[in-house]
Amino acid sequence: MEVGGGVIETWLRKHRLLYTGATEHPLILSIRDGTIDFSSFKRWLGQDYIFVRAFVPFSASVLLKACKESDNSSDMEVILGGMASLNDEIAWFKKEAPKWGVELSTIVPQKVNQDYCRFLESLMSPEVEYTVAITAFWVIEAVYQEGFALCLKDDSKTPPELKEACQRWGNDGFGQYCRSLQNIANRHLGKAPPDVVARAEVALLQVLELEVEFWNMSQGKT
Ligand SMILES: Cc1ncc(CN)c(N)n1
Repeated sequence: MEVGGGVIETWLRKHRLLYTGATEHPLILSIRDGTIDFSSFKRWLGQDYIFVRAFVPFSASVLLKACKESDNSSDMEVILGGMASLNDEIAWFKKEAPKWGVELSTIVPQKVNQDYCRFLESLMSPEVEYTVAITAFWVIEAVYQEGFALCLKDDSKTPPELKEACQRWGNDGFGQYCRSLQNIANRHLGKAPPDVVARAEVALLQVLELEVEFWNMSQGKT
């Protein structure tokens, strides 16, 4: 099924406010408007490096679930492609941090980041169904894609030194990857029993709340 009339689109309509709270967070809007306080960007950079490192084993667990539970072998290829770009992401953080005077080896994860990483760990349990895990995986990637894509629009005033960061998640290729993940999640949600669908919706909401808190934390507001 193509992205369009699936369970995810229903949820995006139902939870629109929370979704846009994550994708159009004031920190993202301040990048787009060119009014960002660079100390927020630096805080985000250090904390997100830690998050991305925790996201790698979670991605591996989603890949493992896809291999065991999916009826479609292309799921594995899409997730594997995402893992390859995580490798580039880690290299990018390591290259970017010294430009901003951020020493990655000394970064201490803040509470929100710890909570988020613990949440990812909870989803890695073999008891968590693939449908639930792939839904969470999709939304984690999608909120970054949508948010950073906003900062690349023609009328945006994104500072030149932040363009590369926005390009990393806001580019069209990453957008296509997110749509592929959305299609996979929709396909599995469409045939999952109601209790699994309900758990996937809860996971989606937890991700959105954590994403908003992650941006707040980056602004020094938690
Ligand atoms: C907090 C957060 N959420 C999502 C992404 C995109 N992988 C990220 N790097 N960091």
